[in-house]
Amino acid sequence: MIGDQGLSEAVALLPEWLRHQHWFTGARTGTLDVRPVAATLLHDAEPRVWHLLAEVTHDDGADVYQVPLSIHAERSDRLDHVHLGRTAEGHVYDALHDKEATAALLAHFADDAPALDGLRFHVRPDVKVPFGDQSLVLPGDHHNTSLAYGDAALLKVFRRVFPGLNPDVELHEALSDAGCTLVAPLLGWIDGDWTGDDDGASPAGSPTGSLAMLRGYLTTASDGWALATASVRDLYAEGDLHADEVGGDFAAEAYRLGMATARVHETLAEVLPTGTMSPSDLQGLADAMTGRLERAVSLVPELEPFAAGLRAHYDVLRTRTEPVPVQRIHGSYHLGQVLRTVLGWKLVDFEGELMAPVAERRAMHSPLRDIAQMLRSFDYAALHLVVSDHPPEDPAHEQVLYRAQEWTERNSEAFCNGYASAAQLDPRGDLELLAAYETDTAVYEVVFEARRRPSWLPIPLAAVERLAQTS
Ligand SMILES: Nc1ncnc2c1ncn2[C@@H]1O[C@H](COP(=O)(O)OP(=O)(O)O)[C@@H](O)[C@H]1O
Ligand SMILES: O=P(O)(O)O[C@H]1O[C@H](CO)[C@@H](O[C@H]2O[C@H](CO)[C@@H](O)[C@H](O)[C@H]2O)[C@H](O)[C@H]1O
Repeated sequence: MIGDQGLSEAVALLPEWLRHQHWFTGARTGTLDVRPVAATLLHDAEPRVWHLLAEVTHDDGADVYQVPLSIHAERSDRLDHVHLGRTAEGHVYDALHDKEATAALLAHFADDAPALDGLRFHVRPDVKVPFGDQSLVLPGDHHNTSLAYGDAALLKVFRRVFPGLNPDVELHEALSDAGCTLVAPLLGWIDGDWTGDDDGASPAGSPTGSLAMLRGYLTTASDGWALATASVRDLYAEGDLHADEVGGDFAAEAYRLGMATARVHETLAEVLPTGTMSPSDLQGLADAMTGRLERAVSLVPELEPFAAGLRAHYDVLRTRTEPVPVQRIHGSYHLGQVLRTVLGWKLVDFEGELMAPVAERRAMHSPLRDIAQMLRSFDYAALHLVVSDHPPEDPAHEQVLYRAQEWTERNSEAFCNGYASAAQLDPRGDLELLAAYETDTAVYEVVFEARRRPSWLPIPLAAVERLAQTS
């Protein structure tokens, strides 16, 4: 199949298109070399639909991406925004935006669908797949492409794929099996095989990995970031009122979010392996955090004046003698990863930190790591308007900054109270470890913002300054 002439011509269009896709995480400048590593014909009539996995070699390395393509004889206006170009066979489109193609994908979840070489579709028991519903791509700059089939199901198609089980599928399955209602139920998933090679740039042999995840659609969902920042906006609009006096107070939501987080952690600890970090593991953690700090300082020199103060938060871990419990956690937890529905908070996206190796993303950690990340997110929600609307030269800067701090403290406290009310553990019971994780997260955020959103860099830099002073 990989040798198909029409497909080869379509693949030649990929390098130029890929470098403009939000979800492409490789180096965008320089040459992109694209080599198909698996190709399956999903639909052999008009349009021809290819399920394609391609290894993309770029200036920073090589990764495998999932890029289904559809080829139409005639140009289609409705697909103009995802037009890759023209070949002798026809017009080539990103098939995930093409309703005819995505219907073909969903159809393969059916029991009686023909088996496909190298692609396996799994449906969980008693699940009704919404065959016949048209798909709509979820808007927004996401790392993957999620297709809503009516309001019944969401198929998250992983764009960058790795050998092995994706932690998003793994944790959704574990939580769904345990009857946890704080996540969207897992309905099914797709996995597949591709060819590696022996040049060391990609895995040798025939890797197998998760390709997509079908989960229940959470209707009525608003994401936590939108809700929290609306609350912050309400507060800043009210000249002299405190956070507990304005209409959009978020503290009750923060409390319930803390409870939901605790319950998910508790279930993960019940159904998946747990362990402890020994004093020597804590040394290793401090070493890893220190290494990340050093790399961050070399990339973002603004960190240098705070490095010693930040390192002190890691060094305390080296003096600890008590073991610390560890378990599977969310791994990349922030307000954009939680949805508020009429039935309460739901957690989404258990993929972990996307740029970390998959083994690291599946490693056990203290649940305090998730908590620290969410506390950083409260700080972001409070500060992002200060950065955009009330810069230091604005006469209102100091006053808004004070109110931002008040909002963060109120909601962080409420979140921790909610967590403690539902768990055996009060996150404030180990302030040293919490501060170490907060510091590690803020350092990560400095690098993230310097690369992706330089105008937001002052947000984590302010945290770094505060943390360096409190060590
Ligand atoms: N089950 C769901 N129902 C409704 N919306 C969802 C659901 N899961 C995720 N979303 C929305 O889709 C967005 C992207 O989902 P996510 O799993 O985070 O994918 P990505 O890794 O591509 O960012 C989320 O931020 C959320 O707004
Ligand atoms: O969405 P991902 O899990 O891939 O996380 C990455 O992008 C996040 C931004 O979308 C980034 O989060 C940072 O900004 C958020 C506001 O946009 C804020 O709520 C988070 O606290 C802050 O870390 C995340 O760091 C990055 O890994």
